[in-house]
Amino acid sequence: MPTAVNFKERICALRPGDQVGGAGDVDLLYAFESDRGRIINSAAIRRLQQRTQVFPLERNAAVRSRLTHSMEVQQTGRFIVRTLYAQLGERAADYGLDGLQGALESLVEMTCLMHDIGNPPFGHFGEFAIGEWFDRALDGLFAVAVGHPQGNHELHARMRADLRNFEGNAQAVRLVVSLQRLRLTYTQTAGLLKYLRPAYEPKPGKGAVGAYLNKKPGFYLSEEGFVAELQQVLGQAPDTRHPVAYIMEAADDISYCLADIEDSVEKGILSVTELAPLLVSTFEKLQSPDTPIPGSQHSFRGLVDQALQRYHQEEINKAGEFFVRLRVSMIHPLVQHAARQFIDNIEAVHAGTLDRALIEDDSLPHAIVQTFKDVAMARVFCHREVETLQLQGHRIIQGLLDSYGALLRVDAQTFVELTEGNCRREAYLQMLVRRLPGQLIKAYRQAVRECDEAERAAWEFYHRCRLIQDFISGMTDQHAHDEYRTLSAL
Ligand SMILES: Nc1nc(=O)c2ncn([C@H]3C[C@H](O)[C@@H](CO)O3)c2[nH]1
Ligand SMILES: O=P(O)(O)OP(=O)(O)OP(=O)(O)O
Ligand SMILES: [Mg+2]
Repeated sequence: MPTAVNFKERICALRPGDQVGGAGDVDLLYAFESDRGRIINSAAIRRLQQRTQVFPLERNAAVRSRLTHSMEVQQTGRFIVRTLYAQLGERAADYGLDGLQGALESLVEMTCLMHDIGNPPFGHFGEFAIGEWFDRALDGLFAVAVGHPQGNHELHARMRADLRNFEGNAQAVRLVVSLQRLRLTYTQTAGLLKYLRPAYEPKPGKGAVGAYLNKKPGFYLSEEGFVAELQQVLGQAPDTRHPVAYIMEAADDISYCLADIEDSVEKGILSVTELAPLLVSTFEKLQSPDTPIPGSQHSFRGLVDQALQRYHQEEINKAGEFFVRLRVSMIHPLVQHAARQFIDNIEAVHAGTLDRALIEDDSLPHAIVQTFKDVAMARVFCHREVETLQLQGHRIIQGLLDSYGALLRVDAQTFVELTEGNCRREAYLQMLVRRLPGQLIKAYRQAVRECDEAERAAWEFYHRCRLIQDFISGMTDQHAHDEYRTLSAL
């Protein structure tokens, strides 16, 4: 049965700078293969290997970093696409999905691999620490740098709000588009736009239309023009998501919930024998643990019991065997559920208006994911060792901003001299500026060159603040830690 849904409209090979209808518009797989090369070879991906997933500054490489987590999300994303096609069968053509499996797999895989590249050192805590510092310091700094009574007050208010809302997903878009300048196809970049509002807009109230899709900032003022261009090229209405983003989100949810718990066991925070009954009792608060799970031969209790049996039978890698069993029996029903939700809501997913995650309903699969998240929240994130590390991460980020924030107190002319490396009267600041990556300074210069002349002072200061946020958020945990110690003479 033909429908109005045609996914071919949402997937094209065009890149920024290509002529519409030109060579770039031809071979999808070739274009997406090129995207893969650009992404996998980027420094931003490599930096994920030393960033926090759950445990900051972790030395045990068996515990997940952002990079190993992202590789797992990539695999889950690919599995969802394959399952989606298996479930659709001949119906793929009804939605214009025929002939697109390879392209969709590649798009989803690379979106998953990139999904956390904007996350700062120390995870959510790092994000929080950057926001907090700017929230405290920005108004004063802005007033000194820009505070003339004329000028576009609305724009200035937007800039300040934008800079107060540092957010990993918005930073990911900025990295790809403005900093690493990967020049990915519009379609590949579109999957990264997980949330839809600019960072300067307030969070909508609960129950408002699009409350979920606008839960967090999705992009910054600095990339606003690019986002509008992307939506126009892909025929996406403003305030809508690309379908690939829904799959990435589901793959992330499925992957991290079990992985966080496995890592906690690896670190000795939880034992398997303590965990198994805790999982069942936590699940019981959401759903009956004895109801059979669709797509599985087991109930939740059965699934956990079976994994525990393996644990007792195994002599050497006991916890490893427990988690292998649990993962194998969980992943199939969860992935099938994500694919089924995609199909059951295909019109809203295609339009990008589905205002929830694919795996977020009152189903048993959702209860499974939620159970693992609840156990992590109750037993892991608040563990003393984890909190100690988070407190240290917070101090490190704030300390680095205290040091580098001094660069926001000089006038524009002095800052330009500093970036040129010959400001002798500000010897201390000059040494700090020499430590900033040249690539970030170039991106700052270009942004200032291209800004609106009438609001030059405000834009210069905005981009200088962005530069500082880019620098700090682009560090690895280890680099931030070392740099903080160095500057504190510790
Ligand atoms: N250490 C730590 N403290 C938290 O409060 C916290 N909240 C979430 N997370 C982890 C879970 C997912 O892997 C990932 C995405 O939610 O981040 C946390 N990690
Ligand atoms: O993994 P993170 O830290 O990005 O956390 P998340 O739960 O995926 O949240 P978000 O919706 O901010 O990507
Ligand atoms: Mg995320």
